Amino acid sequence: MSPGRLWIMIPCVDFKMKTIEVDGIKVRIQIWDTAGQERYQTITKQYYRRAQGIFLVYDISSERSYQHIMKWVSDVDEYAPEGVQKILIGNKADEEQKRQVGREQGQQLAKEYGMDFYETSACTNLNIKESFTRLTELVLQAHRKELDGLRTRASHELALAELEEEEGKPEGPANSSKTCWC
Ligand SMILES: Nc1nc2c(ncn2[C@@H]2O[C@H](COP(=O)(O)OP(=O)(O)OP(=O)(O)O)[C@@H](O)[C@H]2O)c(=O)[nH]1
Repeated sequence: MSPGRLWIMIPCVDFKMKTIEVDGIKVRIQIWDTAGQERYQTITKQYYRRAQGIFLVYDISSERSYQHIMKWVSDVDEYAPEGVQKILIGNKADEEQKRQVGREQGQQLAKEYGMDFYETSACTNLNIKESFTRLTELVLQAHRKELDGLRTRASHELALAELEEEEGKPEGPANSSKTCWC
């Protein structure tokens, strides 16, 4: 632990940062993995507020976790900002022999809520990169206007800085008749 820093450990929230490339743009994303248990709800709901994209994850080997998705969706609608992007995930796709939720059930639920859907596996890496890239794309699309505004402002500021640098340069002998070294 580095001195001078206060670390607050929150047992029900895991945090990671990752950089991924979408359409040639490097995007640094913050990932907050909140616990599913009921007893942590008061804390975990606080994290919905600043989310731009949310994965709603169930376990394909647990019908119960699939049934829970409806509750997650209503919580997200209540606590997350308007326009938050959502993707439905059926995880543990490697556990085919234990499957309790059909792929079509996942697709159907995602369709009802207007979400994209992926079956993933954290064990085999199935669709992990794809689903993260897709959610990032959706968030970027939703924030396109802001992003375009930022880009325009940045290029204006760059042009201005170049102009100021140009104007601030001491005039060389070639472009000044006042300079005399003799
Ligand atoms: N076979 C398989 N096991 C997985 C997969 N993803 C997670 N697990 C296992 O499932 C268990 C629970 O994983 P967690 O990541 O703690 O699940 P969680 O949903 O974050 O759990 P909570 O934080 O309690 O909500 C662990 O033993 C993992 O190793 C997967 O894709 N396939």
